Amino acid sequence: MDADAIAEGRRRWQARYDAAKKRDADFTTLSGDPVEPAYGPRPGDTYEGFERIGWPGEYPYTRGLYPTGYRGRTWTIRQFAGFGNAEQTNERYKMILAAGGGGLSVAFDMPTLMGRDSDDPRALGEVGHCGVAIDSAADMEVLFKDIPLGDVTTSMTISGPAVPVFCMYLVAAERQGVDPGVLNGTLQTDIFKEYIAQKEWLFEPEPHLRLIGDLMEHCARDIPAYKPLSVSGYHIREAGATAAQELAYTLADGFGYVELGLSRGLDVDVFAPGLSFFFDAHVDFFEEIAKFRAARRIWARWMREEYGARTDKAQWLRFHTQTAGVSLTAQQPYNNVVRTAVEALAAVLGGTNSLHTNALDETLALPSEQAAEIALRTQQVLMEETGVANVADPLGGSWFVEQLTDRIEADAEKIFEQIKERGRRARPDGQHPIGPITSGILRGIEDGWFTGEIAESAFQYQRSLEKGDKRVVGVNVAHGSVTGDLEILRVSHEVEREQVKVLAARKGERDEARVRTTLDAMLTAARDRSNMIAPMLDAVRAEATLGEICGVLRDEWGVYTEPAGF
Ligand SMILES: CC(C)(COP(=O)(O)OP(=O)(O)OC[C@H]1O[C@@H](n2cnc3c(N)ncnc32)[C@H](O)[C@@H]1OP(=O)(O)O)[C@@H](O)C(=O)NCCC(=O)NCCSC(=O)CCC(=O)O
Repeated sequence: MDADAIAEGRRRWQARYDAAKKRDADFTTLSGDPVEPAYGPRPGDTYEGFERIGWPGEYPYTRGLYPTGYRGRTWTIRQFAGFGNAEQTNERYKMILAAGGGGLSVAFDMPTLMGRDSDDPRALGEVGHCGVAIDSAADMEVLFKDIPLGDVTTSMTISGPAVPVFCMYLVAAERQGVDPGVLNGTLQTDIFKEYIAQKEWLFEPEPHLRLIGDLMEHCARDIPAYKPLSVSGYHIREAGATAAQELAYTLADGFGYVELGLSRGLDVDVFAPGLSFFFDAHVDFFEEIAKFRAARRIWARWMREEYGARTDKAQWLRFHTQTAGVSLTAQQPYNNVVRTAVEALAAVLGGTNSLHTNALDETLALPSEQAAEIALRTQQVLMEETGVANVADPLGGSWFVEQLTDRIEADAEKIFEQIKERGRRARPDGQHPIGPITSGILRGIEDGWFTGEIAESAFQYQRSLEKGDKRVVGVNVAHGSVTGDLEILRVSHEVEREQVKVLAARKGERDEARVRTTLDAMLTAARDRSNMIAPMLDAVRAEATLGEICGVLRDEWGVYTEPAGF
């Protein structure tokens, strides 16, 4: 790009920056020197390919979504939390909000994630262990007791039974007297990544995608600020994928949901802002920053060129980041604070919109209150002390970071081509029921291609670790330590007994006939292929449990079985 065009871009960005609202904060260095809100080539310099980098807040958004960067608003500190019963987790949420957490993020226990009630024999020993146990709308009410749902953005990490859990959240809002239409938050919902990596699926892909289509339709129409999908690379990466695989599989999944919305006749400019993303911040600092920058650029281009999105918001890739759980070590666990800080810094320099920092003890158990506080304070140290929120995309123009960004983007494009090719093989007639990328994803799930690719990357990494080419402090280098054992959080089995008792009491109090009628109406909607949200909401209002709702659908749709791969 020639110097005049660069200068013109700078003027355009500066005008937008000047017009935008900024935080009331000090934007100078620690020594008191002023810094610009964003930097670019020096006046008079040319820069080949600058249109791919650009200015913050401009297409293709490589440098962030806003002309102000974090001067307009800092990222959301959103700590993922949940354990025991709804009452205990409600206490932890109040602690997080009082300590400066900017939003909530619900972690559910394994039975809930699998759509089972706490009294299901398969739930034995798991209730309240890796998150909070939620059986019905009454639990959801307790979970958010004294937390006004209309004022706090809430993320719920659940995919298999996302839709019934979402209905419980809506009913909890109704019972607080909050109009569900004003709710703002995020539901994970991403079922592709369950088949690809995390493996907490319930049904076959086809009916499940239909249910997700119902949710997208409902939110686009009735809850405009709510984001019904958080397309997740985190679990793909944690399963062993490389940075480029994480990026490409996740964005491809995102394209799949865009195709789903379009196949339902929805307007891309209306529903696309409801798609958000969730990435891992691993420990390779620069590679991660490049990944985040490439993610925004690829998404914007595909949304504009492939899917016809016209508005900024429909082209924006907004994402939450969690630091890498797999990078934490049980050995010398205090070192995990350092790893997490470096990973969090990469997420911030990559322009994350929302961030969870892991606690130092998370490789051993759910975080203790003390470890959870250090994790949250880590974000505050970055935000308040280091000056990183003063300048948008401070690494833009770095030869290394720009070239890494280009390389990861090129690698991702190659993977998209492989996915498309699978779609062409799956549908040689060119008839794609949802869309070409979706056909490729479904074929890749069916024939175990994604899991095989991820397993191969995990294997390569493990080999290099065992050969000592890759090093991890306290694991294969620097073993000596004076650190003793940590006090870890243990969830008592009493929680399970208590939860089962409470569930039995609630079942005893409800109107059984109403439960049956509403569940039957939901089943009829499933058979008629009509939108299932309204009848599911009615069942939830009648206190039908998660296990009952998912049970009806399991009986109707069948459960998914993974193809065996060797
Ligand atoms: C979009 C995100 C990513 C973030 O939403 P947030 O509300 O926090 O932030 P946001 O949308 O970026 O910002 C809030 C509002 O401020 C505006 N805003 C932001 N920055 C601005 C700026 N500089 N200038 C002007 N406006 C700005 C935004 O446009 C938005 O307004 P408008 O709304 O008006 O536009 C959302 O989807 C989210 O919260 N995701 C979290 C997902 C999560 O927690 N997942 C946990 C998974 S945990 C998991 O899976 C566990 C893994 C494991 O351990 O097993």
